Amino acid sequence: MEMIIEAQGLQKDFRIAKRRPGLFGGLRSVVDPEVRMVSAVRDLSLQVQCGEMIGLVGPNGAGKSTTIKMLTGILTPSSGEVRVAGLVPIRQRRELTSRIGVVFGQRTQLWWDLPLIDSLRLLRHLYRIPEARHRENLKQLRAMLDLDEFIDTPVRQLSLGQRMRGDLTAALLHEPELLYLDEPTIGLDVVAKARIREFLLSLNTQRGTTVLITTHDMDDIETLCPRMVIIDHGCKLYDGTVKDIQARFGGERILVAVLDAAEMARMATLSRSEDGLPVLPDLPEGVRLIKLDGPQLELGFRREAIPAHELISWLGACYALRDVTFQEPDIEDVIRRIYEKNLLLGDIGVAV
Ligand SMILES: Nc1ncnc2c1ncn2[C@@H]1O[C@H](COP(=O)(O)OP(=O)(O)OP(=O)(O)O)[C@@H](O)[C@H]1O
Repeated sequence: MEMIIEAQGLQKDFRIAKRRPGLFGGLRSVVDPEVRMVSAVRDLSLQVQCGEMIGLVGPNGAGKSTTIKMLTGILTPSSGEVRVAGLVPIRQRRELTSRIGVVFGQRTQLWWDLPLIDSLRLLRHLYRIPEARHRENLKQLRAMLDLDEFIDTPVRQLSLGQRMRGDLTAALLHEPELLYLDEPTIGLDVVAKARIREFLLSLNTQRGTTVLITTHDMDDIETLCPRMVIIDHGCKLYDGTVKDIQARFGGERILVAVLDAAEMARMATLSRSEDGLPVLPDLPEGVRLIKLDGPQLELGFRREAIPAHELISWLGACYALRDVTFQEPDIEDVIRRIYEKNLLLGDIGVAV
C-alpha cells in the first residue's frame, strides 16, 4: 500500500529567551539573553497510508500542532526526515500546497467581509484550479455540505458550524489527496459536529481522501478514526487501534442484564453485603455486582478474568433473563486515565 506520510525521527526544538524580572533584568536579557530549549516534538516517526483516517490525540502542549506544521512545511524540523505525498514539505511547499488541504478549527482562510461564495471563487485563482474543475467541485461540495442557505452571506455573519462547512469547502476545492484538520469540531453543537463527521466519512469513502485529524473530542476519534496516535511531551506514546487501547487500559467492562420479573422475589431473599447489594451466590472470580436497580443488574468484569460469553452462560444458567447488553469503557475515560496516571510513559521510558 502506498504511503502518503512518511516521517522518521522528527524533532522540533524551540529556543525560548527567558526574560529576567525588573527593568535591570529586562536590559540584561537583551545584552545577555538566557535561553531555554523546549522540545515540542521528540523523535517522532509516523507512516500513514493513502486513504487512512488517523487521529492525533494528546493533552494541551503535547506537540500536535507543531507536528502538523512540520508536515505542511510551515515549520522546519530541527532534525529527522519527512515526506508528504513524496515531497519534502519545507523544500517543496508550493507543490505540496496543491496536494494537501488544511483546516484549523480556530482560524479561517475565508475573507471575513466577503460573502462565502466570493471567497470560494477567489480560491480558484489562488490554487490555480481550472475553471471547469472548480465549477464541478464547488457544485459537489455545495451539495454535500448543504451550503446554499448561507453561501451569499458574509463570512463574519456565519455561525461557527456554517463557517466550518465553508472552510472545509475552501480546503477541498482543489481536490487534495490529504486533508489536515486541527480541531475541526471545536465549539460546535452536537448536530453540527455530527454533520461534519458524516461529511468527512463520505469524503474518505467517495474520494479516498486521507484525513489526519487532531482533536480533544474523543467522539471524533471513535466515529472517524480506526487508528489513533497519542502524543505527550512531544513523544509518540501509542499508535494503534481505538479498540486495542480500550482493551489495554479500559478497566472494567460492564454487563447489563434485565432479569425476569420472577427473579425479583428471589433477589429479595438474598443476604446483603455492606454496601446494601445482594450477595450473588457462586459469582465467578473477577466479577462484581455494581448495581441492582429494579430488574436491571450490572456486573463489572475485567476481560482477562472471564470471557463475556462465559459470563452470559453463567448468568443465564442461574437466572431467568429478559435482555443482556454490554457497555464498553468510554474512550474519553480511557484517555483521561492514561494522561492522569502516565500509563503509557512507562512503555517507552520517558521521564516527565
Ligand atoms: N513558536 C513557538 N515557540 C516556542 N515554543 C513553542 C512554539 N510553538 C509551540 N511551542 C511549544 O511547543 C510545545 C508544543 O506545542 P503545540 O502547540 O504543538 O501543542 P498542541 O499539542 O498542539 O497543544 P494544544 O492542544 O494546546 O493546541 C508547547 O510547549 C508550546 O509551548
